[in-house]
Amino acid sequence: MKNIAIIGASGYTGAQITALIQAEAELTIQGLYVSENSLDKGKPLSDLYPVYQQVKHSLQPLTAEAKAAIVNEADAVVLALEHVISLELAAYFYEQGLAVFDLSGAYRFSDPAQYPKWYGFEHNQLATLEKAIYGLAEWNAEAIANTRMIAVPGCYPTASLTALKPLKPFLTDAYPVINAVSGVTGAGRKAQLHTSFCEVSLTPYGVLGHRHQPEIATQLGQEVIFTPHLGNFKRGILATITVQLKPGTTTEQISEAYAVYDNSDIVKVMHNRFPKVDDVVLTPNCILGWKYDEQSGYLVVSSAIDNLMKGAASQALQCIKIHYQLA
Ligand SMILES: NC(=O)C1=CN([C@@H]2O[C@H](COP(=O)(O)OP(=O)(O)OC[C@H]3O[C@@H](n4cnc5c(N)ncnc54)[C@H](OP(=O)(O)O)[C@@H]3O)[C@@H](O)[C@H]2O)C=CC1
Ligand SMILES: CC(=O)N[C@@H](CCC(=O)OP(=O)(O)O)C(=O)O
Repeated sequence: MKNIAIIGASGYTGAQITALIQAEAELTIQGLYVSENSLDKGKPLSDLYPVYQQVKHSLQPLTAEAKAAIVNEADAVVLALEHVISLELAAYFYEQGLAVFDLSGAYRFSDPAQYPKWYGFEHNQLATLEKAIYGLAEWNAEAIANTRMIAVPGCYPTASLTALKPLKPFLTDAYPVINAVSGVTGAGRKAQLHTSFCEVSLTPYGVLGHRHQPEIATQLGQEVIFTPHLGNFKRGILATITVQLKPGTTTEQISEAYAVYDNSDIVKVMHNRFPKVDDVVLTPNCILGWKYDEQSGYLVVSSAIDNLMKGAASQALQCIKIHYQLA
């Protein structure tokens, strides 16, 4: 039995992973935490989210005493926090000997020079950063099993990399072009004008400057063009990727490359059929659909995930299970 503390548990990803952990026979919840001055401290999580009524824990303020109790009682922490808050807390708990599953982007780049540009802070926890590995569950299982500091990937990178990594041997210098649409929960729970009901209308954002572009490029080992869009739905991401492959690449070779997911319970691959967001919402799954034109060498692949599940919470749970070798 592994005892897990969840920090940032009142947020969208924190509440989601709390519900997932609650349902696991071999995991227990050490506690659910919010900031010291949170308006939600003391409230049962199920008051905020009646849909998670099976969770009986209340939200506790993350005081110095609470941190000490986590270190004494928990095996691992899940951090579902803003990047800059995770930066400090991940290093603190890692140094205390706990396993850290960080949903933020604070440890996803191994190169500290990336953080001022993409996250607006200097990375000041270099010893912990050196230990961190990227928790793309289908591709990094060995590192996830052997490391206590796991940077769970971003939602768009999860959708994009799951589609693109099998194609790596066939890529040329031509940049894959990724157009992705996310539901509004991708922006988190706190009130912001651009995510309010009357403001949301399908539109691109972060054009040629979103922090997930370098995350995808680093993990793929190939530059990409990445354009996210905000859509007027709650959950889910659909990333549609267009890429020209090496001359002579055959449809059969691509089928063989995607066979890497044949034994996966989570990634499903379809040829000449395409997924819808609703096919994956509230599930841990990623559904890929691809079509290839041998003559032009162009391939189009769509990748659908639930941003709060495979894009965050259920991928973190995959990492926890791989790390602790749970079924
Ligand atoms: N939403 C998504 O689809 C995805 C999000 N992520 C990443 O996951 C992380 C969490 O995102 P999300 O769940 O959307 O965020 P939310 O804004 O919904 O939740 C943030 C949580 O952090 C808590 N919090 C804020 N400050 C502190 C603090 N100092 N100490 C303890 N708790 C604190 C908040 O509660 P309170 O303010 O009341 O204290 C709240 O529980 C982010 O880094 C995000 O980038 C990753 C993949 C997908
Ligand atoms: C719709 C929306 O706003 N989505 C978020 C991505 C959420 C996520 O996965 O991101 P990180 O963990 O990398 O922050 C954004 O574009 O910033």
